[in-house]
Amino acid sequence: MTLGGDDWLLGLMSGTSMDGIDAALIKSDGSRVLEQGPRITLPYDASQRALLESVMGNTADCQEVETALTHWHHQAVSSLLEQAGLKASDVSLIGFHGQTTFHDPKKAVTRQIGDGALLAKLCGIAVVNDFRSADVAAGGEGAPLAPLYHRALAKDLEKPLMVLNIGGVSNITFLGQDETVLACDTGPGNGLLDDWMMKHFDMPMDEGGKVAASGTLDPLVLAGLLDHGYFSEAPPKSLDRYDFSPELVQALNPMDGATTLTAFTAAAVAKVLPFLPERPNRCLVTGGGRRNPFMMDLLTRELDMPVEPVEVVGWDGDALEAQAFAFLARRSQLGLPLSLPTTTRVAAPCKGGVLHLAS
Ligand SMILES: Nc1ncnc2c1ncn2[C@@H]1O[C@H](COP(=O)(O)OP(=O)(O)OP(=O)(O)O)[C@@H](O)[C@H]1O
Ligand SMILES: CC(=O)N[C@H]1[C@@H]2OC[C@@H](O2)[C@@H](O)[C@@H]1O[C@H](C)C(=O)O
Repeated sequence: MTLGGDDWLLGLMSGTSMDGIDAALIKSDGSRVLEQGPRITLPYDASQRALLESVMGNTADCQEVETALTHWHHQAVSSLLEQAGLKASDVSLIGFHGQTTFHDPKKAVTRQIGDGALLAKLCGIAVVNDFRSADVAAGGEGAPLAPLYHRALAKDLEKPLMVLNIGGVSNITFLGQDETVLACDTGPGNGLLDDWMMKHFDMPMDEGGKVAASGTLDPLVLAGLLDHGYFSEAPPKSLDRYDFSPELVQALNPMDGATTLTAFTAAAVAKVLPFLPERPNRCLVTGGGRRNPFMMDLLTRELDMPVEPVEVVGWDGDALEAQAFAFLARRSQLGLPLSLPTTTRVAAPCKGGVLHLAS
């Protein structure tokens, strides 16, 4: 295993949207991002998604699902290596996030399923997994963990800026002119909206934000949704995908519900602005939500700053989270911290991850 940064690292992310597995290759010495390589997404079909949904909110043993999930990740690794024209021996480390099934840092519990030892054996590549437990055990939120990767990527960009990830849940990283890194989950991402779309339109998402764009915002319902204690808590703070309930939206018609839920995501991001040490000069958006122009317009209005997809600075918004866990795997291997007091509220910079050798 080399540590120099000229070797490939492979990151795997199965996010809270449960739309599939993102797999991406990078080269990194644990501080800098030296190269961004190919990436793929292996979408989940309805039965895979249903299997994952069956263990959501669960802390009990679910070995069958965990084993299945690990085999799907092996498929993602094989497909990515094939596409990249690489062999297993070309990759020194896999960062395997797994699937979060439960997250309640206040009770010091976070759970990502995924069998690291099995994946290492199947792939013939060393694997780091269980990235969040050490932080939670040390009193941190265990999330978000992408901020140190955002900092590395944005090394040469003008600050202050804000990186916003809109996945199932939304999270931001604020990067200040004085090297400050402040992070938190802001509120829902696409999760509530995806569930609404499935319930009312039998569609997995509001593609292009078309449905939401054709409805009418209900300001009273939006105000009710925003009347939640989470928004008055200072960062760092984190969420479980199911911490917000769509209860208040139920009375709305399907189109107005989609509009109001999209507005909720955007307005929730704006609620973090008063807690930032300075006003960011731009917001770079990663994750699936950046493909929703209606959501991007609402964000621009709410944040009152340029809101652009991360592609404008040459990053890949479909690969970023998977890349982050490749980067964090390298940091874990080097014994570098994965989180800081300002990213997860942990008392001191915290190392993490568990290494599984290939043999
Ligand atoms: N073309 C599109 N139009 C609208 N929404 C989209 C589009 N493409 C993706 N999305 C939204 O993005 C979601 C997937 O986002 P992403 O892959 O970033 O989530 P994730 O990695 O599961 O989440 P998390 O960051 O919470 O771990 C989809 O479920 C959908 O709601
Ligand atoms: C517990 C957990 O899995 N949290 C995820 C989730 O998805 C988005 C947001 O909530 C973020 O806190 C985190 O993922 C990203 C990759 C992170 O750790 O930075």
